[in-house]
Amino acid sequence: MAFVLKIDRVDEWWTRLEDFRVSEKVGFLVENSLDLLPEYLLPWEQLGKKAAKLMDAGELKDQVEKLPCLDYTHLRSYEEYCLAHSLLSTIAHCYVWQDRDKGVVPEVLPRAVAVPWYHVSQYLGLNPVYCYLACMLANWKKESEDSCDIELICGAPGTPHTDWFFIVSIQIEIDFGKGIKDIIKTYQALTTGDDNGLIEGLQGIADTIKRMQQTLSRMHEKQDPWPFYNKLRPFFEGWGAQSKFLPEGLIYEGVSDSPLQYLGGSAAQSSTIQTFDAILGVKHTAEAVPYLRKIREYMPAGHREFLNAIENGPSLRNHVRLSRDDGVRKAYNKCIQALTEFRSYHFTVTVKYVLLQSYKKNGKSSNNTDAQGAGGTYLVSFLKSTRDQTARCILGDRETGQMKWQADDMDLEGLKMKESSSLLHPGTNLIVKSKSDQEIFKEDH
Ligand code: HEM
Repeated sequence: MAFVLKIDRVDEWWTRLEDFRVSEKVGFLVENSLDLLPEYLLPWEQLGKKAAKLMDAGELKDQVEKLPCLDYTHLRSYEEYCLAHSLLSTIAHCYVWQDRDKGVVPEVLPRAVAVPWYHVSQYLGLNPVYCYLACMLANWKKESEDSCDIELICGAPGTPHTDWFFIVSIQIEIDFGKGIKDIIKTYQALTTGDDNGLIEGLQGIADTIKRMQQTLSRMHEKQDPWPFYNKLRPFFEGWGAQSKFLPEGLIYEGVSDSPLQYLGGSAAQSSTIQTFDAILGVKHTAEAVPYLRKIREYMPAGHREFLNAIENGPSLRNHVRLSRDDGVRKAYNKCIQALTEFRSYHFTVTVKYVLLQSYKKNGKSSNNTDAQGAGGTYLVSFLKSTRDQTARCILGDRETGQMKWQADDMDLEGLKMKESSSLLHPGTNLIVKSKSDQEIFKEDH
């Protein structure tokens, strides 16, 4: 049984959010996430919750070998499927990567994990691999609705030194959720021709993106780059052509006799930023689009359909272009500015947590695949291109045709991004200014 959308008409998608599994309170997060499975499936729950610690102690593989083959149809609700996905994904990745440092990586995933993981993933419309739903969307709980403390259900390797990455990412999803009402307001106003409502909605969207960036900046408070890069990132890795250890893929025993290939987990699989792209009509380059499309296969089916529905619904950008109201254009441009700035800031975070760590560990070698990003993207050129394509969406003045940033946003100075941020190592200027990673590496040698 797979997750089936109840929706047949998507013209007014903003009136049907729950059909897409989008919550008006917490956005793409699983609203009533669970941390308990039905008693019959207790072995998954017990092993999943301690898998990271067992992996660190080198004891997880033995436990997996002893795991009974359980029937996934005992799962009763969407929320239980999400929790099961999170637990089985954690168990599977800990199993595959436990002895990676010794160069020992299994080519076959045992049936007791492979079969239910595959079916649970099918139900959710996901690939059976550790993805953003497993680590973030379904992996959180709060004491109460008002509580600020986010707890993780399933810790990952490096816990507690890597937990902050999850907490910040989940908080960014919560920030997005708080802005859902403005997205609804924007589209209601768009379809009723209410320009004042449209300006208010767009202002709310811009504020949401700024709030998300503010939260992203908190990554530096408690997330040390070393455990992020050396413990978490290897654990996120998938299998297939981009993999050093499993280039052929992984055999899922009881599912397929030939190896299956999947990308690893990445916060790029968050639907939040692609939602803003779809709403604002941001178009990416021919080089970036295949990856951005591909990672939709790693989003739950409802969220993927949600992005399709926005893209096939009324065009906000066309409406703004034709609008005679300068306030509408200004409000739209503020959203573009905020999204450009988010991407610009995210880029500096990536330099600190990935590129510089990679250089420390491997040197600036041209074979440095770590600098490619989790999905094998050429990290620098890719992230620069998504940012630059966003910046290009600024709409010019109707009268003069001139493009300009809003004067009241003093933190954004023209198209100059904060590339000189103190987060950047002096040597990274070269990286930032270059056209592609490969060119940088060639120049360096
Ligand atoms: C330590 C924190 C982070 C690091 C080191 C990081 C790193 C990266 C890297 C290397 C990529 C390239 C593509 C890939 O590897 O999949 C990427 C893409 C991306 N990341 Fe992050 N990321 C971080 C946090 C986040 C968070 C919290 C979000 C939440 C929204 C996010 C959203 C994205 C998006 C949407 C992309 C796709 C590119 C785009 O649309 O501009 N990242 N990130």
